[in-house]
Amino acid sequence: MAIDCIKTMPSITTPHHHPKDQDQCKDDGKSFVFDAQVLRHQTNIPQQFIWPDNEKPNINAPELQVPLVDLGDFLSGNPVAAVEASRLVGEACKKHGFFLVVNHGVDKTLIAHAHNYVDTFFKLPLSEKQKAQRKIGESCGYASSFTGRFSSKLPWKETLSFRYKAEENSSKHIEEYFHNRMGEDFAEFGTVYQDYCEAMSTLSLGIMELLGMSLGVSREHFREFFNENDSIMRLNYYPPCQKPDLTLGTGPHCDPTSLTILHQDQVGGLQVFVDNEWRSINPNFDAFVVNIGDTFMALSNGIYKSCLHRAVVNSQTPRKSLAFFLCPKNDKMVTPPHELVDTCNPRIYPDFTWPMLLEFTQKHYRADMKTLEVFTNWLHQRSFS
Ligand SMILES: C=C1C[C@]23C[C@@]1(O)CC[C@H]2[C@@]12CC[C@H](O)[C@@](C)(C(=O)O1)[C@H]2[C@@H]3C(=O)O
Ligand SMILES: O=C(O)CCC(=O)C(=O)O
Ligand SMILES: [Fe+2]
Repeated sequence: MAIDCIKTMPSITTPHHHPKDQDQCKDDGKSFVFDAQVLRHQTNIPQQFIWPDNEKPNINAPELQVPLVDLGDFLSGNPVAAVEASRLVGEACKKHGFFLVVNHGVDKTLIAHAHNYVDTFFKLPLSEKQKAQRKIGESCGYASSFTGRFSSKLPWKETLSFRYKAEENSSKHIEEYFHNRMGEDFAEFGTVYQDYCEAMSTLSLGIMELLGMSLGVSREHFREFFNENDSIMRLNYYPPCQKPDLTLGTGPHCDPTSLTILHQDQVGGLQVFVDNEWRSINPNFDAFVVNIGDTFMALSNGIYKSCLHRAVVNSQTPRKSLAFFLCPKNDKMVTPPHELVDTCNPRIYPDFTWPMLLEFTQKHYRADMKTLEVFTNWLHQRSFS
């Protein structure tokens, strides 16, 4: 297999990020496959997975205390709980955009099943997993590391991603996807992730009410905006790595999407860059980690932050995380509500649609801490040329 990668646009410029800073593809025609069953035991780490010194991880980063937001009373309509929850969320989102939610109403058994099926899938032989292989240019399917997209600083992980569409009369397309790609044995697998995504979509709409309230916009505004959403579900599986201080499970990036709802297992590995240092978010099985993505940062006119984060690996235990990335429906214009724009707070980002930013991160720019800024410059340049 030839190594393919993001081909950066020659027109992308910013004072801090020149395309040369980006991972450039050297298509040397050599095939390379990330087979976790082999690599997890290897002490000689392939060069493509070794991160430069200034990006090497601190695997024992100090804990970041993020607010624990109790959604129980908020979702049942208690006005006092709503004020407290919205205050906590507002504070966290202005600073770094990360918080935890508990009493979220998602069935614990469903979460446990969703984790168990991650184990079931990723423990399959590579050839079985490859039945769901993600094709170049597609955002769904199985990817062993990102050997098909990047040629260096590869993440030490495997992923399985699928699209979740919440709209009227939407079909059970996740069930269909697994049935068609993996065969009848995977019917139950499809049902679990279909149910899980439906629960995540519902939870994300509740969180959107909270975000609307905390920004002083109506509770309905963002809920309606995302009511029909075209989201992405990703199962992350991080095999052990014999040199965890050289590699990264997920490289530093801000999520380009709107809102991420993450459930991590008990192993730990998620880190957030706050006040100029990496801090870890410790596992809590009862909680979802929620973070603001670039698209919501643009919707809030830059008031709420999309923050740099990454995942580290360890030498002993495989780690799993379930990430639901809430995204607007394709035709929705990402534009902040009028309440958030005035002469003191002029527009920071131009209007765009989610497919434009998605394409930018798939074809032109490897997501990092500057994605939204570089995308904005790129849109401006295009509109003037
Ligand atoms: C090592 C990496 C993982 C990542 C690609 C990256 O270089 C850093 C950005 C990560 C990110 C964020 C946006 C998307 O979710 C993603 C698929 C992408 O294109 O860039 C992920 C990749 C990942 O999750 O592994
Ligand atoms: O696995 C994790 O904890 C983080 C994963 C992540 O940041 C992502 O998939 O975008
Ligand atoms: Fe992320």
